[in-house]
Amino acid sequence: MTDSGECVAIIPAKDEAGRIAATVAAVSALPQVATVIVVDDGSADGTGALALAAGAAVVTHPRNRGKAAAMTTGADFAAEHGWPDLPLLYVDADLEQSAAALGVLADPVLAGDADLTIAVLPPQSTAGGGRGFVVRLARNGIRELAGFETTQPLSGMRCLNRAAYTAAQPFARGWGVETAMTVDVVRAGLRVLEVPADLHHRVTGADWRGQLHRAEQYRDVWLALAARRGRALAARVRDRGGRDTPP
Ligand SMILES: O=c1ccn([C@@H]2O[C@H](COP(=O)(O)OP(=O)(O)O[C@H]3O[C@H](CO)[C@@H](O)[C@H](O)[C@H]3O)[C@@H](O)[C@H]2O)c(=O)[nH]1
Ligand SMILES: O=C(O)[C@H](O)COP(=O)(O)O
Repeated sequence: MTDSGECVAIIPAKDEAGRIAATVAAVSALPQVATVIVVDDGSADGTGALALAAGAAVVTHPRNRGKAAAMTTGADFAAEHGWPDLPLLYVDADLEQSAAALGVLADPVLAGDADLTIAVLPPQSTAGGGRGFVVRLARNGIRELAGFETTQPLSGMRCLNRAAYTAAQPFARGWGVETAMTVDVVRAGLRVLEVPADLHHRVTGADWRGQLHRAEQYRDVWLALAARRGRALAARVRDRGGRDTPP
């Protein structure tokens, strides 16, 4: 760990033994990063030990709890270990050396020009196996609920200050976390910025595992949006009740 930077990097990781060391090394070398926390989300392949050997602080979920829970665990750990106020830089574990490009996400937040930045990735070297169903669901939902246009609504590489983090609490579960975070932060009146970043990750394929993964993503994004539609409706009803109540 180093202590010279200005944000805390949090890497949720499930069975990332092949990639975690390179990702931790690249993130640790970023001048904007004060410390790197890996949340081992119930891995069975030694991910946690490899992250520790690579110099990260490691928190472990004894059982798998999903990406959103790992993100919350990382933020809680940062707050409890001396970094309650620093912006958080969320990083997927599979970026390897390309994580060196993440500084562009931290800079606008550290400069006070954005409350939440979201990485927009270039075309990846391997073609993905999806048809855009999950991406469209998330993009349309964010537009409907927050009036905000996104290029890559599912992108998990994000930097956010503590005001944006608070606005996004509690995180939506599982794979709904990014979509819900964008909606919640925009609706709180905070500034969200998509930033191109030269990142390369493991692309989800077209085999049955990939399609099962997409089905889970679709379910979680749908549930996150449904919960926010419910909240928006309740707020409208409350507002109307307030207006109709005589002084
Ligand atoms: O139960 C899990 C599953 C995954 N991860 C980690 O979460 C990150 C993202 O997982 P990955 O399988 O690489 O996700 P993708 O299929 O690439 O999902 C895309 O879409 C997701 C939202 O659906 C975002 O969270 C991702 O950042 C984005 O890359 C990785 O570090 C994983 O190790 C966990 O911590 N817990
Ligand atoms: O591969 C992807 O980009 C995600 O798994 C989302 O899949 P989609 O193509 O169904 O939106």
